[in-house]
Amino acid sequence: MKVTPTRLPDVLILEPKVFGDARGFFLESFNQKTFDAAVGRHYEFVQDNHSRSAKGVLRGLHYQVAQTQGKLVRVVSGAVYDVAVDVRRSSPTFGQWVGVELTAEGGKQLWIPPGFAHGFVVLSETADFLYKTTDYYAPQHERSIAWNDPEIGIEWPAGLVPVLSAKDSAAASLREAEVFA
Ligand SMILES: Cc1cn([C@H]2C[C@H](O)[C@@H](COP(=O)(O)OP(=O)(O)O[C@H]3O[C@@H](C)C(=O)[C@@H](O)[C@H]3O)O2)c(=O)[nH]c1=O
Repeated sequence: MKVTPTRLPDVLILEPKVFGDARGFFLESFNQKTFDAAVGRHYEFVQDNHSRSAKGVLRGLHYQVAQTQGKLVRVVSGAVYDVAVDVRRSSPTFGQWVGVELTAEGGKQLWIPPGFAHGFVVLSETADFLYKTTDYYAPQHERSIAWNDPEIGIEWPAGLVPVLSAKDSAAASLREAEVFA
């Protein structure tokens, strides 16, 4: 597996080895040992999620303040622009973001450790988005930060008019939000 650092030290791009042949391809979408070696410690994953969204749908920026979730995300149909934001106040990269295009063909995965807010926008007609989480969904602990908070300044794809959930339309700014110490 190829491991590529991003400008946020703990956020990593992981690319499993693809074995192509006359039948198609094979890849290990998750291997605990390989993953642990890539991120340098052991994480237990307890939930697998799958969402499908139409073009322009933007989900995020989400995180849980307790039962914090690390997320290993990938796309199995279509394309998204995926973003992680460091929401650990004591971190030297607090409030900074990184964005990576994830496509079904490209096979890139993004590892977003606990302590980061996460969101994505769909670039293709539809996209199927799969992710593993290191803790369970806990809506009472979930927080949402506005996708367009000027203080974070995420450079989303040009011309984006996002389709948002009611929850995400009412999201807090980073300044107002409950973040990690
Ligand atoms: C995330 C989640 C949602 N749900 C339910 C609650 C709700 O009725 C419905 C849709 O929930 P949401 O609107 O929160 O779904 P969504 O906006 O897709 O939320 C997700 O966004 C991305 C960016 C993330 O990073 C994820 O962690 C998660 O927060 O699914 C679960 O049952 N389990 C879950 O783990």
